[in-house]
Amino acid sequence: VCVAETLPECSVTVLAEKFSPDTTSDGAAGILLPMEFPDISIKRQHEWFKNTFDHLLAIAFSSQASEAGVFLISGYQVFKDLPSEKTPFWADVVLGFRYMTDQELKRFPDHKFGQAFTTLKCECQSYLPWLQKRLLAAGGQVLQAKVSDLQELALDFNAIFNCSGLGSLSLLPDQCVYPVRGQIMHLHAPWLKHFTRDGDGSTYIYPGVSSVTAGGTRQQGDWRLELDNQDAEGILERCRRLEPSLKSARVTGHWVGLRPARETLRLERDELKIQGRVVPLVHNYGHGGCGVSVSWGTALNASGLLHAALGEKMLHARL
Ligand SMILES: Cc1cc2nc3c(=O)[nH]c(=O)nc-3n(C[C@H](O)[C@H](O)[C@H](O)COP(=O)(O)OP(=O)(O)OC[C@H]3O[C@@H](n4cnc5c(N)ncnc54)[C@H](O)[C@@H]3O)c2cc1C
Ligand SMILES: O=C([O-])CC(=O)C(=O)O
Repeated sequence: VCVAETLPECSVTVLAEKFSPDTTSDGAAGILLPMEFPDISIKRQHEWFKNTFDHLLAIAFSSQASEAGVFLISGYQVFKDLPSEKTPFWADVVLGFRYMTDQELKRFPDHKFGQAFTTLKCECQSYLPWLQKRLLAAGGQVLQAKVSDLQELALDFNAIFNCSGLGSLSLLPDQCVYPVRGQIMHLHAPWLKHFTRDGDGSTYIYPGVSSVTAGGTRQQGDWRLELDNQDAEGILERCRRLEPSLKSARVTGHWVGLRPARETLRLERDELKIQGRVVPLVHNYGHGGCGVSVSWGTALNASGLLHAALGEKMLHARL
């Protein structure tokens, strides 16, 4: 969508083995909260998050908000131990960031420190079909297929974006890519409006449009997509400790997804050479546990890289 809208001279085909509702993104809690990637400047990560937040905030404030599944949500992130940085790099992007007061912290006896802020929730089961409509409206098309050879693909296209997430492990192949298994459950608890997240990333409660997402697990290198009952019990127990009112919440579903993790996110220009042609290839994968949070920002960055590559190509053609 980003390419189709920002580089209208390009005709865009989205080629994927799986589409919504069968992707990892579909099951994500969809909270906008970035993690920190090593070896990437904070300035660049701040820009990715800010561009995503501002883009989605405009959607949340528009008449499209309900169909797109994007809305504001306020809540707490609480810490058992003082974090190394009490004010994270994204504090000025979310709305109304502040430290929790002693009065607010009182209900979390295991926690010493907390942050209160308003962020966005982007429910991908609504957002992805809405994005697909936006793509078609911008003249793009979608095609269901598994790509096994980028070189072969380059025969049919003038430029390629590789956004294959965990698929890059076999497609490139990139051995730095690995799964981080995440299990969550959906609860019926319509009285909850505020989110709560443990700063260690182990436990979170995110109220949504039709259910509350309760998580989670972060199992590195674990490829199991089956539900693990022990994990489910652990999630419920930890969430109830944070939010005792969940004792009376009904469990309405479970979901397991594999975060496409990497030592660090890969967003860079590459190229393929085929039959005397140079085909720009832009990698944009390895978003781990924050692919929704930096989705639009990384897409804008990737589109910019393609724009630069096409500009250089035109210059060469003229010389
Ligand atoms: C439990 C859980 C909770 C999460 N919560 C959040 C959250 O609250 N906020 C947040 O920001 N992030 C969250 N995430 C992380 C987020 O889901 C991921 O970062 C994001 O989904 C990654 O998006 P992606 O497009 O890179 O990968 P995917 O959604 O996995 O999409 C990859 C696409 O590439 C296609 N593909 C791969 N290989 C090939 C191939 N060879 N040929 C053709 N197509 C191919 C796939 O079919 C798919 O369409 C969560 C993840 C989990 C598991
Ligand atoms: O950690 C969170 O708050 C939600 C999330 O992004 C994940 O589970 O990957």
